[in-house]
Amino acid sequence: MSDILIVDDERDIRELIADILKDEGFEVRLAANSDEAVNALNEQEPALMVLDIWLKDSRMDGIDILKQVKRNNPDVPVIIISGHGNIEIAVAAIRQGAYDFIEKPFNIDQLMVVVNRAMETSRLRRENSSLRRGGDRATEMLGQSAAFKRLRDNLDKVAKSNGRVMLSGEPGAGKELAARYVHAQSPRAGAAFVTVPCASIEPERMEEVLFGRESPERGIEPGLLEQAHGGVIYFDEVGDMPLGTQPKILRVLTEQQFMRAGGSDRVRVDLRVISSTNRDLPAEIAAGRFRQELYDRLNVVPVAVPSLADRRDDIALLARSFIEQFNRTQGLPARELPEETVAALQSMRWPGNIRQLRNVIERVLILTEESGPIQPSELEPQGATPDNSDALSLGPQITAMALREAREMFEREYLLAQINRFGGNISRTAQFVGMERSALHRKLKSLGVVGGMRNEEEMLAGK
Ligand SMILES: Nc1ncnc2c1ncn2[C@@H]1O[C@H](COP(=O)(O)OP(=O)(O)OP(=O)(O)O)[C@@H](O)[C@H]1O
Repeated sequence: MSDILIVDDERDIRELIADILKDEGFEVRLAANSDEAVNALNEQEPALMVLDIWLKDSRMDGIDILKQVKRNNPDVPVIIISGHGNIEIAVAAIRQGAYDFIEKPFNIDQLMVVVNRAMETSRLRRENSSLRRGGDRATEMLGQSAAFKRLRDNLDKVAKSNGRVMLSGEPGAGKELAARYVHAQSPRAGAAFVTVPCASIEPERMEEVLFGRESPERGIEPGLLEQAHGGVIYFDEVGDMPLGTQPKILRVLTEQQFMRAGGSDRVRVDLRVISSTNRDLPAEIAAGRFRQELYDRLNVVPVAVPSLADRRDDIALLARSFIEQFNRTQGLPARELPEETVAALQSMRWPGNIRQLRNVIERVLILTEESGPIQPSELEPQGATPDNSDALSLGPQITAMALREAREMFEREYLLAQINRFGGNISRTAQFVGMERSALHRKLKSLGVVGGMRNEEEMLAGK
């Protein structure tokens, strides 16, 4: 679901675009005519399609393919390539639902600006439409421990009101699930629940993503706030909201209305706002990275989501439910979880909390060929570390290396260990290791780790 389908009858252009996109780390598939394009679409829905409007020797032209995509794969953005001077056709394609167009000849930068924007739109559409369809099938919030019961009681009380909630807690502790629980128990349950992944939207795109835009060519493109009308908007990791966007959000909260980018009419929205953070927001305010007024507005009802370390009594229940889920949804073996393995799980450190527990269970079920009860020894190589083993073991070869080589090896091992610890979530990893997300990305690329991390967006989205 993360690749780009390129449809062009001219081999040189097809391959040129493919090379550029591959250099940027995307996976691509190629089609030379409409039949190949339709087959490729049926085989697997791409994240994005780049489509030449003129296709020689094809049953359908670009516009027909575009119409078919809009009918059968409405979440796939389509970028049209048009010949020089064919602006009318390109505009007609946009009216038919194309995402954008580029005119031949184009340069790499022009192509990449459009592709990156379209990929982000695709990711957000998928996230939110899968939620609308209930694609992730609302996971039940499980637990019996005292800490969990306190949380659920708090959420039950909050659900009855319309108050703004700020959920705080460690990564993977279940903040989003708690927000969905509040939505599902509230009078807004029948309306949308829309997530704004504040950490993974490029800051310069944030306002367009939230407020939408309008233009004569493309008409109205509603943003996430508008999509959440009547329901709940969930600001995931609100501490990552760009400083410049914060006063605008504040204004929406006060006035319950806003304007789309490029628009002149005011759009009224009725929203319930739930936010989450794993940062210490008062400290962020003190450091000038978060606005006090916005914090005061969002933090009307603060609810702390306990970490897994504070609810170790729930580990057995959660782990058994994950085994049952993986068996039902992926056909993985329904192995038993004996008490000694539960004890081993309870003695581990869980910095990635419930998400990490879920990942460990999945890996055990995928990797092992055993079919009997899960043994404690099977847990060890799976990422979660016993409480006392913080040290990295780089082995004796390090003494044979030059400093630069050794440093690179350390950086690679260290970053891989941290990424693993945060369940593959790049934004959280970046935050913990004290790097900007984009700098971490560049670092991973320079260390040659990027191949394994290609699906960052998916990981972020599919958490
Ligand atoms: N009480 C629970 N019962 C069952 N599954 C849970 C529970 N809490 C969390 N999970 C599962 O753990 C995973 C992480 O949960 P969630 O995404 O809600 O955490 P989060 O705190 O929002 O994470 P992040 O800080 O990374 O955004 C999800 O797969 C979720 O379904």
